Amino acid sequence: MDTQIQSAYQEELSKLEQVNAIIDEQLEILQKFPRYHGPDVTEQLLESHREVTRQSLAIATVEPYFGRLDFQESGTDQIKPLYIGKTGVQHDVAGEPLVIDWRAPIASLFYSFTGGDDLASYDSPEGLIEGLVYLKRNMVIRKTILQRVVDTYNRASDNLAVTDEFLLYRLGENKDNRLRDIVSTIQAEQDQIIRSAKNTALIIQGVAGSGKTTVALHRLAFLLYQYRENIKAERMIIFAPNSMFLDYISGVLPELGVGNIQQTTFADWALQQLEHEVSLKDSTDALEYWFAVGPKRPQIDDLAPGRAKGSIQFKNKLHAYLVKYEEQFVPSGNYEAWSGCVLQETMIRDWFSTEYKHYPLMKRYDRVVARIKRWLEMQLDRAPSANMRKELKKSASAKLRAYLKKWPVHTPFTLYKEFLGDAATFKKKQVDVEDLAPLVYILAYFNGIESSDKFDHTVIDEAQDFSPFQVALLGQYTSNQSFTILGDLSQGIHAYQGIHHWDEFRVLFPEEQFGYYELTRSYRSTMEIIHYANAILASIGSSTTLAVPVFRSGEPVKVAQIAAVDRASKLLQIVDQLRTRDNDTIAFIARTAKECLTLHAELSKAGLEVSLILPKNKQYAGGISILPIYMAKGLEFDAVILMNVDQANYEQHTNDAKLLYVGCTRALHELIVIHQDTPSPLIDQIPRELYQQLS
Ligand SMILES: Nc1ncnc2c1ncn2[C@@H]1O[C@H](COP(=O)(O)OP(=O)(O)OP(=O)(O)O)[C@@H](O)[C@H]1O
Repeated sequence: MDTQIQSAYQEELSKLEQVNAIIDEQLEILQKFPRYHGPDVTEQLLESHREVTRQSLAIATVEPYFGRLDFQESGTDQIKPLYIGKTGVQHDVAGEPLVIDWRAPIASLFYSFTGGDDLASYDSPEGLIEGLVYLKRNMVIRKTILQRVVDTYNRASDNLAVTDEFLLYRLGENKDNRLRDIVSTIQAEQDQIIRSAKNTALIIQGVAGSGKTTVALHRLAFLLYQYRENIKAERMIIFAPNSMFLDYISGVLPELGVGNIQQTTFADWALQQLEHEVSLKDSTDALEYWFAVGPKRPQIDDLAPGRAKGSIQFKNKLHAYLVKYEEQFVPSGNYEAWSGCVLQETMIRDWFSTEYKHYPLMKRYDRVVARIKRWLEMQLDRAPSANMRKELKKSASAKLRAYLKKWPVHTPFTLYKEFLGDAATFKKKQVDVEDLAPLVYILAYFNGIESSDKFDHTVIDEAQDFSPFQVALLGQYTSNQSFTILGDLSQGIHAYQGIHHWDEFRVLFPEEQFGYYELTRSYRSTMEIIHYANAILASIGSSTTLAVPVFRSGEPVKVAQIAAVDRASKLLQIVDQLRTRDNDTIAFIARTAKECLTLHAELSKAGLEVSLILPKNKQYAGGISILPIYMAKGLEFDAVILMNVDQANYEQHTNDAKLLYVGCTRALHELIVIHQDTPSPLIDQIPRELYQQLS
């Protein structure tokens, strides 16, 4: 260790001891403080404040901070060392913050500063603050032990360039079965997104591994910090493609000290709104249908049900139908309670269309019926005798029942069926996923959406697979267009339902409340893997921006032909080699679920402990997995073995290229591509220098 590094390490070591001692002391005092459960509101508030501090300190005891920035604000002569951590810690005595929360305005300097002599600045509530950065230091602290100190900028030294050394160190680490927070290495382009104002709909187009999911989760943590008076975690929601993906990302928010955010899939959310009036057809069948190969390959165009029913044209058609339905809602004819006692249709219509106009349809209906009943009571009160009243009431009630029967009675499902007419082919109220947005739309039209039911912020992950109708619907359920919508068109493998261009969503939002960002740097995979994956996209003349890898080099991509006979033993050898190079999570990715089942049987028989991941799975356990490519989206593994990359499986076809691209970019450190017979043309044309052929 050279002396400069050594003295930096010593300096930080003693600082850490100091900070740890203060945190321990504060936590001990708070832990001893009796919990308040009584009725006094002020005491309750104080207790909830203490609880928040307790939780923050508990996070800080493990890793109090990860960075230090020495900053001299212009106009002052003091260079202040600022320590930045996952949560802020106040110094009880000095009144100065001991550790600054990474979300605080001043902490943004740590992320936005990219070196150089010039003044740095950040936005504070008081306006723009400028000054000079003297030192930017990254630290790794694990369980209160200082493990690593890396200076990425030091004004006093000759080398003024900020290097990626610390980032590369982080990226080179192995992954377990959970996505992690990135607070210590958020990059400037990611930070800009994370700190975007609340009331904007952000669309983030990011190449595979650019940190979209991670950034969206950090944005939630930022919004909760920045707008803590106005928004609540319980009223924020994340939509993700499947339950297993939700399980995979479930660690990040607690690591950031954020709990209680709703996390769901669009289908689960919609079914819950509909109070399970309908159920969903088994998605396994649909997925196998859309991802079938050979003669069973489906025709995918704008007439595919997902595209058609997900379009804004379809929504407009449904809307027009609902408007008409509402116009014709009041039945023709008067209500005659008894001979000569008539409530005119015009009066009923007037109540419905004018007086209760501001209510949603079903509430108007309820109000009008209540009004008719009140009218009837008033008429009955005029009856000359109690007996007469009783008589009249009997017949009036029967007539009222008959009259009310003339009013339409529909649930969202029954009306939707009528709307579709002959095109409705539902068995046992089982619907496809593309029917859910129209059904919830009808429900919202019927009942309206209470403002208390609206989300403060909505995140849509893998949004390229959402339809414009789904996003427009969620727009109705989200206050102030506060959205983070993220995805990658190059990974749009569900072409039968997803979008082809972000403009399909853009038009749904007012221009002034809309923001579009592109992330092109890929942090997940090594350069070798990214170059190989990019070559697949290039072969189909993809117009999307290709991923730029960070400069992290690893093993070459390997391609091997393995015949069906003796396949298991060869694959076992590959797994062994991968393990000797410290790859912990390894995935076999195949094209269809059927292939996965066969492979699982073969490998299990050969003694390999391997878990099969199919659409119904809710958890991802790590270790060695086998999964179809469409389930692999959003996940990552230390090493990926792409199976059966044969001509028959992956043709020279945009959708197949996207599938392969998704498969390749799941790998962090190593990628092995296997074919049985003739290789897919998509990999066959890749320049030889981009991979190594295994014999
Ligand atoms: N600034 C960063 N510092 C360290 N690691 C990062 C950074 N940004 C992203 N990563 C890592 O890169 C990987 C990919 O991140 P993430 O899954 O969020 O990307 P994504 O864009 O959603 O990917 P995909 O579209 O392929 O699903 C993760 O392992 C994440 O921790």
